[in-house]
Amino acid sequence: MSEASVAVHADADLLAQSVAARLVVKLLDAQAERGQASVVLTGGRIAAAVYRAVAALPAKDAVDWSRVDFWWGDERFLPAGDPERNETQARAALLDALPVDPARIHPMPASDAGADPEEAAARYAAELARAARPGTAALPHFDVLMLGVGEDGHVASVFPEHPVHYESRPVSAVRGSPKPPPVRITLTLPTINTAEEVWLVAGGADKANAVGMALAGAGPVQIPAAGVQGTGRTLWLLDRAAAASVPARFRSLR
Ligand SMILES: O=C(O)[C@H](O)[C@@H](O)[C@H](O)[C@H](O)COP(=O)(O)O
Repeated sequence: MSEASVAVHADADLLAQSVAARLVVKLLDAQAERGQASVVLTGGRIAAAVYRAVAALPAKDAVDWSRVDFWWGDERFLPAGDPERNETQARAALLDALPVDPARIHPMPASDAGADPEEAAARYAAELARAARPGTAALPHFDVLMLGVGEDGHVASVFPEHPVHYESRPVSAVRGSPKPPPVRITLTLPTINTAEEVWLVAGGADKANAVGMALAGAGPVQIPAAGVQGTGRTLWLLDRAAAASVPARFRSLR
């Protein structure tokens, strides 16, 4: 488990540009080391800005996108192609513009795929298990997993005080989400925490309280972002407004 580090950017636009550049370099490094790379995507406004920034970055062409696996940390349980799906957003902002291998894109099931949310979560867990390296846990290696942070401290679709905290399976259905839509699918915190690097990306003053509480050591049931730790690195990528309440011990990095 890794100690968190914090990087603060002047504004949300620079934050998105910086995360995009980091992502390209991280994928290049993973491909140099392992011949392939994997990234776990998320949803929300800052994620969309990062995807657009990657698509606009000339250095993205250095990545062999046909050897990148794309997974999702959470999904809104809506019909395929719905503009509110995190998959739809990522395809439109990034994946459609890249020479990806369609077999390496692993969206979470849509609500019209013939399964209820619980069965859809089980199907995604099975897809993860099929990609797991032999002899390891039932999950593939994730080089980098990106998360947005909600104003209430949620990450992926793990919300404060929600029963999803007590789910022992790697992927969970979520009903009664306080953020619309109410039905979702999410990786659980223990699954998220198997990633080598986890990046928590947050911009805007409305995130400052949750970010500050998470870094101050709040409990993960109250502030789910506080329960996130990559195996090699936990990186908080913030703009100045979101960083307003970061505890002093992280401020040397600002
Ligand atoms: O499906 C979703 O909505 C997300 O995966 C969610 O966890 C999101 O990342 C945060 O709510 C931050 O979203 P914003 O960047 O829009 O604030």
